[in-house]
Amino acid sequence: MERIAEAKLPTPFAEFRITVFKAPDGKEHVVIALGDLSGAPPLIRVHSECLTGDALFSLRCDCGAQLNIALQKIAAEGRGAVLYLRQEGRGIGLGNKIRAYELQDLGADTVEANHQLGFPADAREYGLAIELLHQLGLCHIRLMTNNPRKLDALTKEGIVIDERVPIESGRNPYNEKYLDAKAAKLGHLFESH
Ligand SMILES: Nc1nc2c(ncn2[C@@H]2O[C@H](COP(=O)(O)OP(=O)(O)OP(=O)(O)O)[C@@H](O)[C@H]2O)c(=O)[nH]1
Ligand SMILES: [Zn+2]
Repeated sequence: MERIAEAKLPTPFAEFRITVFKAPDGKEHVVIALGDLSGAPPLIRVHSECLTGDALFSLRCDCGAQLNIALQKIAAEGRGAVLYLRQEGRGIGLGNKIRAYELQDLGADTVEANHQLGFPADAREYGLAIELLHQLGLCHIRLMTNNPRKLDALTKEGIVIDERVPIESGRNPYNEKYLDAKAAKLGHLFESH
């Protein structure tokens, strides 16, 4: 992963630093960080790109709300980072995610739709996150997630998760079924449900 550039990123929450890294396949991944990350394990969010949820206000998922909360929590602590991985659509890409949405409009759930398109339920690769954490010099973190596969993937590669910080937000009538399918089929840990 090649470090390309770093600059200030003022937001409504805090003035972050944005750093861009380029992977060998040419994809550009992003770290949005605040404060000094050395010392006590910082709050970290490993976030997968969701153009529709993160930027276009979609209510089909909870990504935008989660990103918002993650940045707010980091701002409140004065330190931490979001690793923004360009793995749109759980790794299948934007066009395929919208194909999966078409199938969901016809009655499939999020996992069935991926399978009908010939993809695994989750095609993401967390090697990218591991590499970014190494580049940031982090092996002890407090991870904001509800996803046990993400916890396992990082732990297996030697990252110590000192605390899992649940990140529950954004449930609405449009994403109820989606969130229920994530809990039932992908093992997401929703405590309030
Ligand atoms: N293929 C597919 N991808 C989706 C769908 N809805 C959201 N996504 C993608 O799923 C990714 C987010 O994954 P989630 O499962 O919501 O969350 P997570 O990162 O695994 O877990 P948390 O850390 O708990 O948020 C983003 O890349 C979204 O673009 C869908 O119906 N189909
Ligand atoms: Zn989303």
